[in-house]
Amino acid sequence: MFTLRVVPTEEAVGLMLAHDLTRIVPGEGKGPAFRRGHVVTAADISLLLAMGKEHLYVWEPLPGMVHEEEAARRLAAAGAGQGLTWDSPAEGKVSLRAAHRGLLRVDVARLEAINAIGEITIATRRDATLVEAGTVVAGCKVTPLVVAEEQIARAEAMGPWIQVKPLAPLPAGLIVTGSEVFKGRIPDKFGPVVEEKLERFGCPVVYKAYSDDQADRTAAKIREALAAGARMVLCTGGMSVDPDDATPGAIRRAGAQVVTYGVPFLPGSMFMMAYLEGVPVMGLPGAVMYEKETVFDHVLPRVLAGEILTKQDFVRMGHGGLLPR
Ligand SMILES: Nc1nc2c(c(=O)[nH]1)N[C@H]1C(S)=C(S)[C@@H](COP(=O)(O)OP(=O)(O)OC[C@H]3O[C@@H](n4cnc5c(N)ncnc54)[C@H](O)[C@@H]3O)O[C@H]1N2
Ligand code: MOO
Repeated sequence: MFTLRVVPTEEAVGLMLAHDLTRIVPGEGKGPAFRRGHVVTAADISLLLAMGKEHLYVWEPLPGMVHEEEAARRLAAAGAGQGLTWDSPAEGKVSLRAAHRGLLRVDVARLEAINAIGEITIATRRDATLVEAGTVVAGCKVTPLVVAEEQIARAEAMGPWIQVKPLAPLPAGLIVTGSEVFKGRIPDKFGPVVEEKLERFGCPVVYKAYSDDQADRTAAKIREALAAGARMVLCTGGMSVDPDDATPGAIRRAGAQVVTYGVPFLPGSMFMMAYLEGVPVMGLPGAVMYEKETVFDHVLPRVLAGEILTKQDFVRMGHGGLLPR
């Protein structure tokens, strides 16, 4: 599978050392500066020359074959869209990392097509999730020590299959509904939860209002939020089936186009997504106040990544949409 070859050191970048190379510095020490199997990089050349190595024995895969490290590197480089960096190979694997906080998007169909090629294995984090800077989001590997170059070329030809989209904060409008809060019977516990989540994403609240369970009043406040410069409107409560649950009707009455009312996701299934003059308007059910993580935490990063969500996006959330408790 490999052949032994002598190459000038300056031409050895990317090739694999066939044996350990010893460095001796009087008074300092003696030991292997490079190990068998090390793939020579451009940064190694000056040290190799200083060690007196003008020629090297390298192992080279037979024509048409690629070493596991080179294969993993090529898979990572070809697969990475925007917002990614990659590590040096370790144990034959190359990890892709988020270059910044953002929304991870995986082209699942492409990923599956590549993993079906044969000896390529790529594992990723879940599509459409929030990732922090530096998070490992994918690992690329091939199974044998040397793999047919044709398999790698096929994967490369499919193009990028992963990206981390940057998030841009949006000025938000917040409308807290419910007669119990509007009439001062209980303190508002929902508004602060949403404000805290928005703050984490750097979204200023440019409009905040309370409404009772009158759809007309809530609808008017949604329009006021837009007029005040909100580029995302969040309405809390009143999302389920009681006679006083008027928020979905209010969002419609404001003139918004409803993408979905109800999402196959728990908690938060009574969520509504709508757009009014291009501005996302969301109806947040009671669970968003109560539960640590809900559908809202999965929709907000997508909105801030600039995605316009469709019914199909919500339909896809069912698989994996039951959060562990
Ligand atoms: N028979 C059914 N029961 C329930 C359904 C259903 O479809 N059929 N849906 C369930 C789901 S899912 C949720 S979530 C909850 C609540 O949904 P709502 O969005 O309608 O919540 P509300 O009725 O407005 O309030 C519920 C509860 O929370 C208190 N609340 C609401 N807003 C505030 C606030 N700003 N500050 C403090 N407390 C607030 C409110 O007083 C109620 O006690 O319904 C399930 N049930
Ligand atoms: O809409 Mo409820 O739990 O499914 O939040």
